[in-house]
Amino acid sequence: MTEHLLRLDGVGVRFGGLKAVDGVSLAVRPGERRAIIGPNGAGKTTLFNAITGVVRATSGRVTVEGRDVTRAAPHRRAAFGIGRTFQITNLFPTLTVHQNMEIALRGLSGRKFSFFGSAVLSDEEHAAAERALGLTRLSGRSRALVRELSYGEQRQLEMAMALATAPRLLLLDEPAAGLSPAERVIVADVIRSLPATITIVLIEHDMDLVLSLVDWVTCLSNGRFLAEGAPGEIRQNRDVQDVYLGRARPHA
Ligand SMILES: Nc1ncnc2c1ncn2[C@@H]1O[C@H](COP(=O)(O)OP(=O)(O)OP(=O)(O)O)[C@@H](O)[C@H]1O
Repeated sequence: MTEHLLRLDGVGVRFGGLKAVDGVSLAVRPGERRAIIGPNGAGKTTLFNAITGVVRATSGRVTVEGRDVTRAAPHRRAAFGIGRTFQITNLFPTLTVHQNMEIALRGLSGRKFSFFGSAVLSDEEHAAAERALGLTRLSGRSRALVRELSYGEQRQLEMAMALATAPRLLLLDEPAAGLSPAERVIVADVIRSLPATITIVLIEHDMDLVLSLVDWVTCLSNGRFLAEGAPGEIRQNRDVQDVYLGRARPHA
C-alpha cells in the first residue's frame, strides 16, 4: 500500500507566459482532510485542474495511489478514483435530482441524456445513487427538479454526483461559496460525516470553516507553495496573514 494517496512533485502549469502553478509539491495521506487556501489567483483551481486532468501539468508529476496520472485523460483519472465538484454549479436545472445522478453515473453529457431520454440504471448503480444521496442528505429528493432545489441543496447534489462513482479522492472546489450560514452548517456536516475511506482535498476561503473541517492546510500564493500546517498554525502564520491582507513584508 502506498503511503500517500495523492502526491504532487514540482507541479507547474503555464498559460503562455503566466505560471499559474509554479513547482508545487505536496503529499496527502489516505483518509486525510486537506484544505488548499490562498488569495484570489493563487492557483488553487488550476492545481485541482492539473490533478483531475482538466489541464495538463506542464512540469512535475501527479501521483494517485502510487500511479503516475500526470498525462492521463480526465475520464481515466475518474476511473482511477478521482471525483470532484466545481466552483460554479455544473447541474442540469430542468432535470430531476435522479436524472442528474444518472448523468453522473453514466458519464453522459446533458445533451446526450436528453437525446436518449433516460439512462436506466442497473440495480447496483441505483444503489450507488441512493447511497450518495444519503451521504449528502438528499434522500427523498430524487424526484425534485434541480431548479426547485435551494442553492445549498444544489451544492449537496454536486457532491452526491461526485460521490456516485465511489471516488477514493474527492476534490471540492469552494463547497460553501455563496451559501447562507444555515446552508453552510449543513454542507460542513455533510463533509465532516463522509467516510474516512474517502480522502478529501478542498479549496475554501472561509478560515473558520476550514478550521472546523480539515487536518492540514496548504497555502499557495502566486502559484507557489507558501506554507503548510495544522489549521491553528496556519491561522497564526505571518506569511499567510500577509498574503491575505495584501501586505508585503520586508525580507530579514
Ligand atoms: N485557462 C486559463 N488561461 C489563462 N490563464 C488562466 C487560466 N486559468 C487560470 N488562469 C490564470 O491563472 C492564475 C491562477 O488562477 P486560479 O483560478 O487557479 O486561481 P485561484 O487560486 O483558484 O483563484 P480564485 O480564488 O479567485 O478562484 C490566475 O492569474 C488566472 O487568471
